[in-house]
Amino acid sequence: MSTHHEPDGTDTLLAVRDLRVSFRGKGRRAPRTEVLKGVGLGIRPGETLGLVGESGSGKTTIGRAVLGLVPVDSGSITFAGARLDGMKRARRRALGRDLQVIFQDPYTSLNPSRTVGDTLAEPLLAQGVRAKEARGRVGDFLSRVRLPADAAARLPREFSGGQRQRVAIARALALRPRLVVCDEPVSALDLTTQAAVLELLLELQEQTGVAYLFVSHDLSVVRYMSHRVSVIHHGEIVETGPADRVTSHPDHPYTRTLLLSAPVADVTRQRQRREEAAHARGAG
Ligand SMILES: Nc1ncnc2c1ncn2[C@@H]1O[C@H](COP(=O)(O)OP(=O)(O)OP(=O)(O)O)[C@@H](O)[C@H]1O
Repeated sequence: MSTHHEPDGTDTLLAVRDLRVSFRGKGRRAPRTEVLKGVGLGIRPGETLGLVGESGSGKTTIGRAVLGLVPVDSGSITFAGARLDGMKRARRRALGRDLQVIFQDPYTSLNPSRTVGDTLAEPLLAQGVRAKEARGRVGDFLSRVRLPADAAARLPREFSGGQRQRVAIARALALRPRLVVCDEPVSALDLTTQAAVLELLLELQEQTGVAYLFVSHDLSVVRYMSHRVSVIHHGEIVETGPADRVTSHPDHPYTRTLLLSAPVADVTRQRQRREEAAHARGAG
């Protein structure tokens, strides 16, 4: 299987083609701004596609468009062979079990007045799972995301940010989805907690074969998590390829800039990078 081309045909789980999205500016006469300018990407079953780009480049908008949360101007979004764009709400809800999301902020993504157990059981009950079985499955999810069994009886405010994100992950994976949009899932967490949550996502992918659209501004996180990486710049995908290649030998000048501006833990390496960046600017 070649990883150098966009997935196409039967082994594609998600195919986004020539996607255009624009937003109206503030004020009645304000012109519309095109935020996605013909974006294309594809994800195979079980694969992680990393989507990286600087703030405001349109990463979140792609995820939101896939989830049906923003209207699209043109282009197509096909998931498991069905066109999602323009799909009626009820049909989309039926598909919802196959397509889930983990947001950046674990403090706002959980209902503060519901126990963790209720939050996790809700999608199961909505799918017709019986209460007793739902309780059993909630206990199973909690142990898989390494939360104690008594977590079910507690409210979100009784947990740390990292623990809340584990709850959000358990909720997203409860219905055994085929694709999870992970929108900056670890950006709000400290470094140690980030590493543990990333490991958990990888482990769950190995166990379940779920695919991820992994959105992040952090190149090192994206490299670690992804099979392939797409780089977005001002609403356009400028480069897509295997994660190792794109993050070590990028083709596009913008990816090289992104790479040189990414902070690294090693200060010597960081200084070297800064010098390389200055040199590149001087040469360009
Ligand atoms: N609902 C909206 N209404 C108007 N403008 C929007 C809306 N959502 C996003 N935008 C604009 O679209 C552009 C892309 O935003 P988006 O959130 O997709 O970027 P991003 O790459 O995810 O950035 P960040 O890393 O900062 O989250 C930004 O200029 C943003 O202001």
